[in-house]
Amino acid sequence: MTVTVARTAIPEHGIVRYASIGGLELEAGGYLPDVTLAYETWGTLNADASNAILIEHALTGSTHVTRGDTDEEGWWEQLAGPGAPVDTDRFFVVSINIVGGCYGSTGPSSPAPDGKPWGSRFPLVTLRDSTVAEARLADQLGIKSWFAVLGGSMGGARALEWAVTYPDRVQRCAVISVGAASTAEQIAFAQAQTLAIRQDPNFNGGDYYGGRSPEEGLALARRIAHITYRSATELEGRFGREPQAPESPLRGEVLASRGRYQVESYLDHQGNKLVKRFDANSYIALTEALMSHDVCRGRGTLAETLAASTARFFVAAVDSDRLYFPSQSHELAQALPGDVDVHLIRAPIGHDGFLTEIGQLGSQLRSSFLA
Ligand SMILES: CC(=O)SCCNC(=O)CCNC(=O)[C@H](O)C(C)(C)COP(=O)(O)OP(=O)(O)OC[C@H]1O[C@@H](n2cnc3c(N)ncnc32)[C@H](O)[C@@H]1OP(=O)(O)O
Ligand SMILES: N[C@@H](CCO)C(=O)O
Repeated sequence: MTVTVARTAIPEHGIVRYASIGGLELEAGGYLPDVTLAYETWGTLNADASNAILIEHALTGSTHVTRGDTDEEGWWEQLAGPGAPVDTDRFFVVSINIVGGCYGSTGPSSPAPDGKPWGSRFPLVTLRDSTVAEARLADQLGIKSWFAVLGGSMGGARALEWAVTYPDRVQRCAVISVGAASTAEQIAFAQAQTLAIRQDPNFNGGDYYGGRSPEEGLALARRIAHITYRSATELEGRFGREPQAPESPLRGEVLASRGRYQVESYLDHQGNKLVKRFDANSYIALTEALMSHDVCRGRGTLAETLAASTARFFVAAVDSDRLYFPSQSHELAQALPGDVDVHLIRAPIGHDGFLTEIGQLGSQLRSSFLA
């Protein structure tokens, strides 16, 4: 479905809408015809379209940043909304499901031109490709230049790509909990996750739709990922060596009947929870899109690359993040033109602090970035 409405006819707040943005020639050589982007909006676009903010979701996020007409809580609920730091009484807020995802945009589970799911045929879509797709949606919405683009983790990588790919379309850019490129270690963790899915007997090379899904593999991928999202200190303080009562990790006649430690049960829960809301092929597609993250690719040094952007930057990191180290945010900030500080989110839990410490993040954004 093509969005053909005039700007003034965007009345819904918090309802998923769909835009057809045409075919996409992809960086890696593939082609996606007739791409759909799912998006939500909150607030009202002003007459000169100067109050638009794009919020980019992370790996398994959706367009649902905050409540709108629906009662369903969003993943950055306290950050965006009426009177919130991203004030929807002032700003027109847009969130777009990334290409390859499973929250409404074209992804591996979407029908290919032959009517069957893309499955194993889905191409590599880099974060840069997604930015190009999103710029077409911005055109359709009548947004020439974003007041701000912001996101955390993969959302931060998407925001950074926007600021560099379209320097004249991004006035402010918030890059939270991510560096300028995925590091070797981040790629290594990602490969273990994608292999967990690919080695599930139900994966069938990616063509499992209509049959059994590779749920075990996806749950294992999430367990691996979730360990990296939380700090050792948090896991130790929260679970220690406690058993998941009434199970006992030191009882069981054979290894297979051993009871679990609490932390194992916790990771099982995180894995099983994701399986209920996410498609395994999308998990691979987005994980590999994040592996592709390198804002400098084909552009020169980091300083040369960032010099192309005229945006005002906000860089933040969680002090205990062991996946996207604060040092990577410092490296990014130091390469930016001008004096850019790194706002440290103080949280013991690790990477996921960008989702849980909304109070700190919100006040930093409000005072120094969105004022
Ligand atoms: C920016 C984005 O787009 S990301 C999109 C949103 N992200 C997600 O939803 C990712 C999945 N969720 C998470 O990663 C986390 O829930 C966060 C980061 C959102 C919130 O973190 P926290 O509030 O610290 O939640 P936490 O990680 O402790 O998980 C709590 C869950 O673990 C369960 N749990 C805790 N201990 C145990 C245990 N011993 N055994 C089993 N389950 C347990 C709780 O019952 C709770 O279950 P529920 O989520 O089904 O209610
Ligand atoms: N917890 C986040 C990933 C960490 O950036 C998500 O599920 O999207």
